[in-house]
Amino acid sequence: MLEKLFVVKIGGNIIDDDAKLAAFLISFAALKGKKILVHGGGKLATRLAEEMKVPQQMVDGRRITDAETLKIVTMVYAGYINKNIVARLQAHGSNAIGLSGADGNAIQAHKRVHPTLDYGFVGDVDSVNAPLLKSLLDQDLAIVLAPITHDKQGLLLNTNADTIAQEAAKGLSGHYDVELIYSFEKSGVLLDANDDSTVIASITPAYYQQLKAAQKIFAGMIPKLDNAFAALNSGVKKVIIGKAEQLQQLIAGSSGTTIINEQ
Ligand SMILES: Nc1ncnc2c1ncn2[C@@H]1O[C@H](COP(=O)(O)OP(=O)(O)O)[C@@H](O)[C@H]1O
Ligand SMILES: CC(=O)N[C@@H](CCC(=O)OP(=O)(O)O)C(=O)O
Repeated sequence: MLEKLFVVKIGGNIIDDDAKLAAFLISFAALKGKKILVHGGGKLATRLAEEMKVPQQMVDGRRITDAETLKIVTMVYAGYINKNIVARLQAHGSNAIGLSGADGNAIQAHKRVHPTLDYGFVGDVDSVNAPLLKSLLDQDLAIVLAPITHDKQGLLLNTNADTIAQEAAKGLSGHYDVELIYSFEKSGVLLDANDDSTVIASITPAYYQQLKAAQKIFAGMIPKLDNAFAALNSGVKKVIIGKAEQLQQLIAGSSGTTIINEQ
């Protein structure tokens, strides 16, 4: 039996709310065992870019990343947000190390090729350096991953943070029993996205398609669920979506939505 690894993604609305972020980081620091925290910070990047008069455009939950935007997202994700999270985990007694995909060649990617749309400097992941990540986890370091990757030719690339979490979970699934947790501001995947009391306990691919067709699942929840199913189909043992403030309950299985890959 393999050792357990928790890969936890924290949503952009939590990063943007200091009280919620503080509460989340206390419970993440208290989590026993091997752990990786993946963050984005899209909201802060958008605000900063707008202040700098760099117009922003999102397509299907992905940021069109021109050269100026790449500088901003690198500074925000791999700089301020990553280091702020690491420092706060240190304050809670959790020895953490923050990495972008370029550090230690942690996550290699290539610039997205699309037939009709130029996404700019957006990266699709090619490989995760599992031996490097495992060696850090073996030293009882908690790893904090920023969603900036590189192409090993000197180019930094912007990659969606839900995808980074999926790829890291998948990449380490040969070494650990991986549990992937997508935590955000809502209680799980909801039947009514505006009503936190309508949590769906579990979702199969067929139910997902049905809810998507009925437009009960939309926007950022679509790529999140696509990533969740992709993880389960690639060796990740368990995927849960739920509220960041309820990390313990999500792990205990008493809260959130469980993603199931059989029909
Ligand atoms: N059925 C649903 N249940 C919960 N959230 C949903 C649902 N459908 C769409 N959403 C939207 O998806 C968003 C989460 O996606 P996203 O913003 O990409 O996540 P994150 O905060 O992790 O980056 C929620 O804030 C919500 O507005
Ligand atoms: C290519 C791409 O879209 N990258 C994302 C990375 C950050 C992210 O995913 O942040 P959240 O989890 O807070 O949404 C972006 O720049 O918005």
